[in-house]
Amino acid sequence: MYIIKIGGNVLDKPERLQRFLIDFAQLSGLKLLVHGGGKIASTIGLRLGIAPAYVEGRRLTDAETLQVVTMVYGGLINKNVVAQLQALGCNAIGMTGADANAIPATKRPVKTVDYGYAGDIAGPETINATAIRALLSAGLTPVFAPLTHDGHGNMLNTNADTIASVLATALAPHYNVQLVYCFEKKGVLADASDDNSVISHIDENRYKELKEKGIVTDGMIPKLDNAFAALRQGVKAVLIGEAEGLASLAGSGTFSGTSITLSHA
Ligand SMILES: Nc1ncnc2c1ncn2[C@@H]1O[C@H](COP(=O)(O)OP(=O)(O)O)[C@@H](O)[C@H]1O
Ligand SMILES: CC(=O)N[C@@H](CCC(=O)OP(=O)(O)O)C(=O)O
Repeated sequence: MYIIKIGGNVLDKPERLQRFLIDFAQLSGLKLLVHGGGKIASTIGLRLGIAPAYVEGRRLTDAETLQVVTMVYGGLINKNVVAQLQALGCNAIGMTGADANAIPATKRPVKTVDYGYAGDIAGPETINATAIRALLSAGLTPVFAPLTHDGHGNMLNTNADTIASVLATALAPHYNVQLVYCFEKKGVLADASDDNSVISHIDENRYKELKEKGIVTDGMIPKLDNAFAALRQGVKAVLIGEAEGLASLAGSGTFSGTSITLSHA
């Protein structure tokens, strides 16, 4: 089955998003979508007078920001994506981690940084894989917002790349899982200023080197950490590439972005 993650720099561009959803709807077999939307949450937060703040790519989620992300991820983005998929003949069902207790989490403990209402997922064993499998068996396509819950009545904000990785890992014992991170670039680039410098394959040694040389930075670091975590725990394949690449995956089964493996094949 496919677990596809779509990033915030595509979600805020209606034409690119529509194209991506058309291709996603055409993927055959079981599939699940995880969406981000950090950029839209920041824009809407600013309109409400709430400035975004990040430490190492993770949003500081105070009580007001939690209200914004719950509305934006769980409402605006999730429901519009579901409605668009319905229009494309894909029977999607919108989910957060609270729905069906799909993704329980705990509020990140305060160490040097207080991330506020950021949710940490203990591990794939805490995911309600039974409920997700029931949805898939019923012919539904789950669409997950990047929200979890603490079991005490509070929603929590969790990075969408992490949610995709943990869901892929939790479902790996049951399906042949391929995890695909779709974003606005053609893949992991050797030169940030050259869109065509896609690195076709990255294993753990190459990743270390790319990080040391400062070629892989910012949001790409947690994305790759999540990719390797998934592979170490039974996910069959992880791909990173542009949203438009899903067309060839749906058609010929090929993908032109970056393929991630644990050791050199
Ligand atoms: N070597 C690299 N190749 C491609 N993108 C990179 C690289 N290093 C850093 N990045 C940054 O990582 C970002 C993707 O991470 P992130 O913003 O978390 O993605 P998403 O939109 O999927 O959540 C890109 O927009 C880019 O700015
Ligand atoms: C805790 C945390 O940082 N959560 C993320 C969730 C959204 C997300 O991951 O969106 P993208 O995939 O578009 O970056 C945030 O609020 O930005």
